[in-house]
Amino acid sequence: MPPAPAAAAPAATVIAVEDIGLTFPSKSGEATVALFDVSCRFAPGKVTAIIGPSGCGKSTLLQIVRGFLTPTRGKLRFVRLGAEDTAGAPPHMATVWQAFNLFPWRTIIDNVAFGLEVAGVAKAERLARAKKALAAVDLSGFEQKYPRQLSGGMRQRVGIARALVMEPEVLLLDEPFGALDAQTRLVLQEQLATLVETSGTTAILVTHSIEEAILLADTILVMTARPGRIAAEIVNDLPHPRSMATTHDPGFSVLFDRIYGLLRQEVIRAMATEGGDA
Ligand SMILES: Nc1ncnc2c1ncn2[C@@H]1O[C@H](COP(=O)(O)OP(=O)(O)OP(=O)(O)O)[C@@H](O)[C@H]1O
Repeated sequence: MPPAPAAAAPAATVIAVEDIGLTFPSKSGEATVALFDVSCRFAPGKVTAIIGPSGCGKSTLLQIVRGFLTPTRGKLRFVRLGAEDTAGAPPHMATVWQAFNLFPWRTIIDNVAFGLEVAGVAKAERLARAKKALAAVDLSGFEQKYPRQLSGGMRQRVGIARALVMEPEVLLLDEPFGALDAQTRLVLQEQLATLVETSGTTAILVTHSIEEAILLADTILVMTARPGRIAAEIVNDLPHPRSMATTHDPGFSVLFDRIYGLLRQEVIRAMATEGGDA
């Protein structure tokens, strides 16, 4: 993929998650403690991956950061970096979901331009920006097609373009490639690695894939089984640009083994809990 259309303005907001807990109430049966005492920081201009067993609260954490869920305890703070760090407003965010969620009746360019339309951007400008965003994900020439005419991988690239067109300071990616076949996923992981590297956007990626986390992230947060806590924060210093060739770097295996070691015990714990619930 060529570089992102318009590199986001230098992101300078740290997202600080402080002792956050979230319990989902239940009318019948037990409430679900999804997150417990979670503290972490998402650094500007960096990619942070969140990895953990199924049901450990990864998406819940992402939705708290996005402002869609309110924690039952703890605080979410946005710290503007400057001469003196100050509390700031939430940065501008956009999300790429696992489900493509495209409007089937709209052309690809109109799907990408939708958010700009809602924001009241004039037609000529929104179409120009959508065209650029589509070029950034290698989909020039597909502007007038409809979602049904595109493969799954292409539709997910439309999903990424739809987020990029908003020029977010922070890009949230919730299992963006979870619904794709293994080969398409590999190619898109590599392309997304290039895209985030060249755009300098802050990104938070929820994933089940250790490989994807290492390929894309500067920091990897490994979560425990539910109730989710941060088991480890791992700094990934592998050189950029990263591609599938990075998987042959000896440092890759070291990181992979460390993350897998942490995850394995948590996945076993999660499976035992699920078994107990059944
Ligand atoms: N709206 C809700 N109401 C009640 N419980 C919920 C709700 N949303 C999530 N949960 C529960 O909270 C826990 C954490 O869910 P969450 O989706 O954040 O986990 P996850 O780590 O993203 O899972 P997965 O990897 O399977 O997508 C799970 O036990 C889930 O069933």
